[in-house]
Amino acid sequence: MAPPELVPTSVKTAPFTKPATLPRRAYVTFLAGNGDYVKGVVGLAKGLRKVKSAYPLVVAVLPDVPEDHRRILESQGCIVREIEPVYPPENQTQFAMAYYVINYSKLRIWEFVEYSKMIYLDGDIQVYDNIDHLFDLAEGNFYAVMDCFCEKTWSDTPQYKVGYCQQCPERVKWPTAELGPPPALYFNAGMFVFEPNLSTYHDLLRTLKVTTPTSFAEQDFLNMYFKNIYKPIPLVYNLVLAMLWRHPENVELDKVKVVHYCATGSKPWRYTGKEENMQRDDIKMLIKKWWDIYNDESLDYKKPIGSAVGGVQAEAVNMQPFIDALSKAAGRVKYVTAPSAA
Ligand SMILES: O=c1ccn([C@@H]2O[C@H](COP(=O)(O)OP(=O)(O)O[C@H]3O[C@H](CO)[C@H](O)[C@H](O)[C@H]3O)[C@@H](O)[C@H]2O)c(=O)[nH]1
Ligand SMILES: O[C@H]1[C@H](O)[C@@H](O)[C@H](O)[C@@H](O)[C@H]1O
Ligand SMILES: [Mn+2]
Repeated sequence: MAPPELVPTSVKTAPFTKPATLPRRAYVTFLAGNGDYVKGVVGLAKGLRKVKSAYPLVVAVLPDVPEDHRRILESQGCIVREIEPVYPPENQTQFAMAYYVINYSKLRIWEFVEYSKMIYLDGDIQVYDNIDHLFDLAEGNFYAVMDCFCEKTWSDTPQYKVGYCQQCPERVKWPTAELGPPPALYFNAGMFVFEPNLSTYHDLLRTLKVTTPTSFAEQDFLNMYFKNIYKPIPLVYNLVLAMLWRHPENVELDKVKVVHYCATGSKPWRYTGKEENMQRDDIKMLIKKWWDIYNDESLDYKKPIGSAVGGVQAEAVNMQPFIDALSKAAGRVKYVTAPSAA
């Protein structure tokens, strides 16, 4: 099924009237541990600045993110918000990657109700074009990009076993006779547009408690939970790298706005080029593009003068030179004191 056309709903404002408050919108990402994913988040903050996004980046951090990493993020203009971990029910499931278990904590972002709409982006995502218009999509839906089932990480699933992928449903048809109706459309949970909401948040956590974990952890869970309101958006909003070799006919690389470095060996800050497909020219080009942003000092956050944006206290201004100058002048100038009211 082709993804629907992206038609942002128009913002209806009367001529010459300004909205009383700014729309409560932000990007949000997730950070766990003291490892190197912090580099991904710094890269993302700089990427959003490069494309002149109008909205801040909130980083939902687990308690195990060290203080120095939080300071780095704040110095890059991020809003750091600590969240409590969320654990799935006990189970025997093997996740596709053992560390996926921490991703259930992502459910906490539904609690960020000071924002009416947010765009979630994984830390291994980079934004190469402005996507602020996605905030204007109609309310009441869950927007994300359809995933691909062709990589080995999917080898335990019926889709992979029969060779079926929703990206090319005609290539190998879903065997309805043996397996019943084809699976519902399935999104990659590295990028999605959602609306924080406390009743949804509590319901998500309640539902999780009675849901058996499966190999793609919270990604499977979110797919199940939001299946009735899921609306696919074009893959330019989350290019899962495997699409480049699995479905090249679906990709127009020069139109891609958001790249998700999720294929094995493709995290730019860990790239060695040794894993399968990592010597492709398009991959090497995308790795270089990520590093160009990460290393670009002109994209470092510059605090607006006199403000405390990004959770960072504005540095105290050194008043001593003014005090010194005033005391010198006081020796020469006569004070004009205000007449007493008495
Ligand atoms: O040590 C870690 C590991 C992960 N993360 C955070 O968790 C996110 C998800 O991890 P990966 O990006 O490595 O995972 P994948 O992209 O391979 O995984 C996909 O499947 C996962 C299933 O749990 C999630 O849904 C994830 O969002 C989706 O893109 C990272 O981007 C990062 O934001 C950390 O902060 N530290
Ligand atoms: O969560 C996974 C992960 O990102 C894998 O690297 C990729 O093969 C997927 O398709 C995705 O769903
Ligand atoms: Mn990812």
